[in-house]
Amino acid sequence: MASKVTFIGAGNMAGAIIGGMIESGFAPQDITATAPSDDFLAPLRERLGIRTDTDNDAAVAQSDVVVLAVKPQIMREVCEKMRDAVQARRPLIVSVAAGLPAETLEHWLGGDLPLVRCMPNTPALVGAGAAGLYANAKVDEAQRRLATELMEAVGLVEWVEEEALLDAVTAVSGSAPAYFFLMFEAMEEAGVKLGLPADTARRLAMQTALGAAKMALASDKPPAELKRNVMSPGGTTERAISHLEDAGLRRIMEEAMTACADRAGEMAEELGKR
Ligand SMILES: NC(=O)c1ccc[n+]([C@@H]2O[C@H](COP(=O)([O-])OP(=O)(O)OC[C@H]3O[C@@H](n4cnc5c(N)ncnc54)[C@H](O)[C@@H]3O)[C@@H](O)[C@H]2O)c1
Ligand code: PRO
Repeated sequence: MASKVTFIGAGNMAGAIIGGMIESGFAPQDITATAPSDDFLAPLRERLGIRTDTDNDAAVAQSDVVVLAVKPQIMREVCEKMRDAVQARRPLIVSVAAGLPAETLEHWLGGDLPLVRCMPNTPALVGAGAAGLYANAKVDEAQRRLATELMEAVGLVEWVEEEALLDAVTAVSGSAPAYFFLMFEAMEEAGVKLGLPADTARRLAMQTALGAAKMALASDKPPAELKRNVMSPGGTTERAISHLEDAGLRRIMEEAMTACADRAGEMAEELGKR
């Protein structure tokens, strides 16, 4: 029998993962999403044909996997309220919340539970997500495979053996779609200043990012070599790349990603107190 998966929280991230799961063949009737109000749930139910519930305990009571997908700020309250239902059912718990440590989540849910912490990203919505996963010691091989299957339905899965590395995953992929969206904004604005219509600049920039990523993934050459292949000596790309290097793009990325990972650590301190 197929595993029954419940998403506690039906927002951006849950919607992205559920959309991808259905796209990749998961049966909608095996998926449940919860939220406090049906106003949130009705569009998902109508669009995707999944089950929905405004009662977390009732949904947990029928689940093999419970995905925690509410904001980290309300996670404690949500977990503590459904503790009895979770302990009665003992499903695999998968948390997608940034920052919150596995041990803390497990404690809020009553303890002694198999728990996978996952840091996904929103391109899961189009089947092109990237997620880092960490399992606590109570997760068995079958549950590891199940968590892999769930997240592979929406993209790439990389397991990390140390939980602290999920903060690095947050910096490299969890938050990173926003870095590229910022880049698209900047490229569009610069393209317009150079005379292109905004939508032309936007489409060209996005298609180029897609092409560059596809090409790099398909190639056995490192990005540095692919970059060199675009740079004719004394040409246009060399001038642009020199400018980016001189302006400190590498340092800026390192600082931004360190700030991102540090924030994940701070959130664990602020919100993860047991
Ligand atoms: N958005 C991202 O890019 C991203 C990426 C990786 C991880 N995450 C993590 O995913 C989680 C959800 O983020 P999001 O962006 O989807 O937030 P969101 O605000 O879009 O969704 C949260 C959902 O939780 C629901 N909710 C609130 N109280 C609830 C309750 N008591 N019971 C059930 N549901 C309840 C809300 O109705 C909403 O549907 C966060 O923990 C975040 O750290 C988000
Ligand atoms: N979005 C969430 C945040 O900004 C977690 C990673 C991506 O906190």
